Amino acid sequence: MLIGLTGGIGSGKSAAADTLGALGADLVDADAISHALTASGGKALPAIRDALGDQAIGSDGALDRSWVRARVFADDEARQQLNAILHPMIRAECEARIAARQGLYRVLVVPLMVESGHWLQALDRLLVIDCPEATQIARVQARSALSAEMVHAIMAQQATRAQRRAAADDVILNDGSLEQLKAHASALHERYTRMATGAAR
Ligand SMILES: CC(C)(COP(=O)(O)OP(=O)(O)OC[C@H]1O[C@@H](n2cnc3c(N)ncnc32)[C@H](O)[C@@H]1O)[C@@H](O)C(=O)NCCC(=O)NCCS
Ligand SMILES: Nc1ncnc2c1ncn2[C@@H]1O[C@H](COP(=O)(O)OP(=O)(O)OP(=O)(O)O)[C@@H](O)[C@H]1O
Repeated sequence: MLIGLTGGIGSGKSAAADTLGALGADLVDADAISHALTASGGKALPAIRDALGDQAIGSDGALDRSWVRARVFADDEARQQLNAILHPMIRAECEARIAARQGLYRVLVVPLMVESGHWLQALDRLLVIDCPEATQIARVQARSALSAEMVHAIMAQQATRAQRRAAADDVILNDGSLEQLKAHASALHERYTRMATGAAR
């Protein structure tokens, strides 16, 4: 059984996925794959350098995430170029990892799942982590040095809460404490485990 997990920036996808993973779900995380592809020596770096220029690569040989972020969220063409390089590589790696997992159920964490539509047909269920936009902005700012304007610019390139909720089979409204999020995710784990066991019979 394959569960898609998505949500806007800072909504709590990783926190929800970590809970499901700790309880035994097999996780495949597109953001982590994207980071590996753009770490020093990463497979995507030559094409990104060709498209965006030498400044896209920092002195440590990895993607200069801050420079690239500022560039691509201010310039549609640059963002489309970056997406066109990274998204097919991320998808191929996700597919390979999903195929290699043998667990009772797998969870594929993809931030832009509703936006791209790419995975939706392959999923048994879509779980959306939802939270008010002001909370998304506050959480992202609390964990990074991004300006509120930058978080707005990123959110402007993402689906709305309503669009995500309309595509969802399950929704966790993550507007309370981390403990509440974990409790909600644990309840869903029980449900997914029952569904996966039933599907296997
Ligand atoms: C622009 C980059 C360099 C900024 O790096 P940074 O370390 O600040 O962010 P990180 O990669 O951890 O992503 C954080 C969040 O930003 C949002 N986001 C990232 N890229 C995009 C995008 N192209 N469009 C819309 N939202 C995006 C997502 O919510 C994501 O979870 C980086 O996000 C990137 O390479 N993006 C292109 C690949 C991509 O689409 N990744 C997200 C889906 S796997
Ligand atoms: N209910 C909550 N209460 C307090 N803090 C939270 C809650 N949910 C998430 N956080 C915190 O908010 C930040 C964003 O959460 P998380 O990284 O799980 O979101 P994400 O959707 O994976 O973000 P991104 O799209 O940026 O990768 C983290 O620092 C996390 O610990």
